[in-house]
Amino acid sequence: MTSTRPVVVVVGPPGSGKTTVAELLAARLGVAVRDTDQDVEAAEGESIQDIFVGRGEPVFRELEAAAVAEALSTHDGVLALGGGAVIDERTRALLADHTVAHLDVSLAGAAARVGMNTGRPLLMGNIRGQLKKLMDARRPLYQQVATFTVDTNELTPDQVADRILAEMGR
Ligand SMILES: Nc1ncnc2c1ncn2[C@@H]1O[C@H](COP(=O)(O)OP(=O)(O)O)[C@@H](O)[C@H]1O
Ligand SMILES: O=C(O)C1=C[C@@H](OP(=O)(O)O)[C@@H](O)[C@H](O)C1
Ligand SMILES: [Mg+2]
Repeated sequence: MTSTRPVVVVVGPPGSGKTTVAELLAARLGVAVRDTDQDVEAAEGESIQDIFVGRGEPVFRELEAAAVAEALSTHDGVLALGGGAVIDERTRALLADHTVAHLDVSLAGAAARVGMNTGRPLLMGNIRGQLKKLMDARRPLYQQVATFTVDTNELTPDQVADRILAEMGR
């Protein structure tokens, strides 16, 4: 029996370009794109910001883990995860069975890309300090689930998509 699965799953820290690159990749491949952050917002009818503030991070993580599990088993295009999805052990176990592109970025690069965008509740206040903490804690987790890693620091989003396609042999 064959099951539906994403062509590729994109992981990495906030600002690594997952959402942007997943859209470009999907357009190139002529497949649909999905982003679990958007799935959670649509399912809850609430922004991620409001979920974090109103219900707290643990609730968001449960909603996120459910959205990831659902998308991994039903989506057959390109799938972008939120930066913290890999924290969940169940999600990491599911990813072992998939083609996973890890987008790497330096702390300075991620901080510059994220800018003052307040849509990411974990980065409110001290953006660079929070990003460093997240990136240090999660680096081994991204590496653990990655099929391959692309260093995005010197690349445009289009070039990142090119690299991913090359890694996939497409
Ligand atoms: N390779 C890149 N070079 C420069 N800017 C980028 C790159 N990838 C993404 N960006 C920009 O960085 C910001 C964050 O990108 P986004 O796709 O939302 O990242 P993520 O989903 O990983 O948090 C956006 O403004 C996007 O246009
Ligand atoms: O790193 C994180 O914990 C988060 C990253 C965000 O997604 P992006 O990585 O797409 O910004 C979003 O899921 C939420 O704000 C939490
Ligand atoms: Mg994103």
